[in-house]
Amino acid sequence: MAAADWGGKADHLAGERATAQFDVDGMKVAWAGSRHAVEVADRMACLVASDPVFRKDTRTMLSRKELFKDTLKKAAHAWKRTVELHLTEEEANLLRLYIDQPGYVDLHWVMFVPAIKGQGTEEQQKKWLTMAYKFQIIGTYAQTELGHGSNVQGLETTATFDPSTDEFIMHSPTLTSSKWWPGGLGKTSTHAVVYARLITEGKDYGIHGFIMQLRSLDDHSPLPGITIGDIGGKFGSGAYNSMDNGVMRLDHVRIPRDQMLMRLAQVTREGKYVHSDVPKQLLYGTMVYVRQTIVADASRALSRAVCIAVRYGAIRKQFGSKAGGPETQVLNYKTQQSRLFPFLASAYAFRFVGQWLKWLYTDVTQKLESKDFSTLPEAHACTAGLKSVTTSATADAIEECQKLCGGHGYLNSSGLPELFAVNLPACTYEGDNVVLLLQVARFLMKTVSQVASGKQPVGTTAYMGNIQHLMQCKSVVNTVEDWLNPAAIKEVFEARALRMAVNCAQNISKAPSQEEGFSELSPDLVEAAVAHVQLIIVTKFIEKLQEDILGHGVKEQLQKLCGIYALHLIHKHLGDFLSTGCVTARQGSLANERLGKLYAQVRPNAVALVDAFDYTDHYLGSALGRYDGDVYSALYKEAWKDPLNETVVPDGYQEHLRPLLKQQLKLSRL
Ligand SMILES: CC/C=C\C/C=C\C/C=C\C/C=C/C(=O)SCCNC(=O)CCNC(=O)[C@H](O)C(C)(C)COP(=O)(O)OP(=O)(O)OC[C@H]1O[C@@H](n2cnc3c(N)ncnc32)[C@H](O)[C@@H]1OP(=O)(O)O
Ligand SMILES: Cc1cc2nc3c(=O)[nH]c(=O)nc-3n(C[C@H](O)[C@H](O)[C@H](O)COP(=O)(O)OP(=O)(O)OC[C@H]3O[C@@H](n4cnc5c(N)ncnc54)[C@H](O)[C@@H]3O)c2cc1C
Repeated sequence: MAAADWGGKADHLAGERATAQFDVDGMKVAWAGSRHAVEVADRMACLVASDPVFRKDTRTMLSRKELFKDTLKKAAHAWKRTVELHLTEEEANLLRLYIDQPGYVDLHWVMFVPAIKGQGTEEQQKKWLTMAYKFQIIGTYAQTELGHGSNVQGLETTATFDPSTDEFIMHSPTLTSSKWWPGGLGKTSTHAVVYARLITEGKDYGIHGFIMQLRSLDDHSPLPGITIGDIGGKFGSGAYNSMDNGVMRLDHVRIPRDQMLMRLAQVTREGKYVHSDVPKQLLYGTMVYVRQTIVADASRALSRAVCIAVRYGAIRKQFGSKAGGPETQVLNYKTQQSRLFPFLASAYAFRFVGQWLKWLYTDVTQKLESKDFSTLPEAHACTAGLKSVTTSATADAIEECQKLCGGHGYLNSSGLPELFAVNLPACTYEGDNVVLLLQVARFLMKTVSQVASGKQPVGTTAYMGNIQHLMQCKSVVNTVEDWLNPAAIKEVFEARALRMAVNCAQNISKAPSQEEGFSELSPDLVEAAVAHVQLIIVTKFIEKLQEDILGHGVKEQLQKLCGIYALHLIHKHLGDFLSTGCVTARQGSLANERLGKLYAQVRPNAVALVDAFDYTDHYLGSALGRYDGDVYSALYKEAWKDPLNETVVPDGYQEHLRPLLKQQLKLSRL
């Protein structure tokens, strides 16, 4: 599909594509998940790429106001096309994704609608979702406040029930209780699910969700008692500045009682608080849902950066042979490969674990519907942990890809600065990554203590049940080739994760209290959580390889990438593996040697492996990552689009530059 977008011009990367040892089309299917997924993604990507309204090549040059208006235009046009073309939900989601411009619609579909679905009664869903699905109302998710984000139980906004009028009074009692950050709140949303402390009969029942109308549906002005605005410019040009993240203060705003989301708990007409027989953590269900989708976002963002860096690395040449021969493609430098190929492998690893997590989430949701809540803690730990590890790795990798592209990677036209700026906050939103890893650690400590009392763990912690073996085993690896064995790889990851968790548990037990121990050991706990999550990713990659994978050479390439993913982690975290006695220094060296061989094997396939992501030039948005590799023409062309180049002599010359030059000239003549 990218070839269609490319229109048959010279392919500067043809030589690279000719060396591929696998069927790229088959790899596209493995990446996308199915033939159907490839086809629908292609159609939607091309629809966006061919529509002039969705152009984004000058986005980083727009002022905030222009960018915001452009986002409104794109969102309205996308909705028009969705209706005109009768797009399915799957198609409409992909259309939004390929438009590639964060905006209020993201919050509407990804958080507002799911919050009502998860926490609203059937009646509430019928009323509000009917309007939301038709865009008669636009919603956001207003949880975070100026004073508290991570600590949800510390939120200060109040919802006080007034039985005399059968209403809740929504109020921001302090400056720090101002809602702060919700996307789309600043200028667009007409409604929000607002999280507030429920107070009835004089008692504070903690945080609950309420549907509030914020703006008039006639003229969009804020309703009485509501002060609302945008929180200001954010990191980078273009990027997340298309989103109107907002601030809101409420001054005793009244809403009907039936606008409290009442699936998990209710307030009766008389003001009695009644809690359903479901765990109170279901209030956090929307966050679990979104964290799961963020893992897929991370793999996509990472794969875009890698695609740009690999294609550019194959075009960019520096230095030649001593005899004055042709210059070397920078991708051939071993240092480039050792920095870049682990990201290529990680993109695939995150993609597959994201597909698995989607399955897990669906499975847990079905269980919840039949009142089986047993898998909720694991779903929370998996979504929190994977969201954290994949977004942190992705943000770091995008930054490194900029460096891998040298100076040109620093240009907006490389696409990398904006990609970085848009994806960096994923380390913070939907839960700060360290805070989320501490949640995983808490889950692990509980599991270790259950294992100690003889309970058999299940799911992603099942390996902990093999404690006798994993606490004392020694890796069987004796040669470089032994590191090709998935069982050997899995064993060392399991042993490392378990030993780190058990070490933490033992050290916590020596502290005066569990709480003090947890706090004191929190840096170690975070590392133990990372080890557990990396084990999940490695395991899911290995399991993927056991599936039927069609296409010549596809499985073989994935085996190499799986090896790179696992072995680069052993190399990077060798301290963990050595200190827990899972591998010896010699085995660590063998892993590194194996890694070098795998990089060499991947090199001829590198461009084809990023082609398999199937991104249009429009979506990639990069002069360096173009499908045809015509990098220098593209950079040259992009430069002239800059507003500074609208005039040959710059604005300000007469006012500032000319007097300065003249003055200096005069002085030099004295
Ligand atoms: C480019 C864009 C494209 C697409 C759009 C994608 C996304 C949209 C982009 C941005 C939107 C961003 C939106 C937001 O950021 S919304 C705000 C999100 N806020 C957070 O995530 C806050 C993070 N904090 C928390 O989640 C919790 O409060 C925290 C877990 C940290 C607090 O835990 P704590 O233990 O202190 O408190 P309790 O609340 O008492 O928990 C006790 C108990 O409950 C368990 N628990 C916690 N969370 C969950 C959960 N989600 N599910 C299930 N169980 C949960 C916790 O482990 C404890 O269990 P136990 O140990 O058994 O007692
Ligand atoms: C781009 C963007 C979009 C957002 N969109 C929304 C939205 O639509 N709706 C919404 O409600 N919110 C939104 N948010 C808010 C977001 O959810 C919060 O910023 C996030 O949950 C982190 O909370 P915080 O900002 O309070 O960070 P803090 O909790 O103040 O974190 C500050 C530092 O303290 C550390 N820390 C905090 N607690 C602990 C602890 N217990 N142990 C160790 N370290 C700790 C953190 O690791 C971090 O380094 C958005 C944020 C961003 C950046």
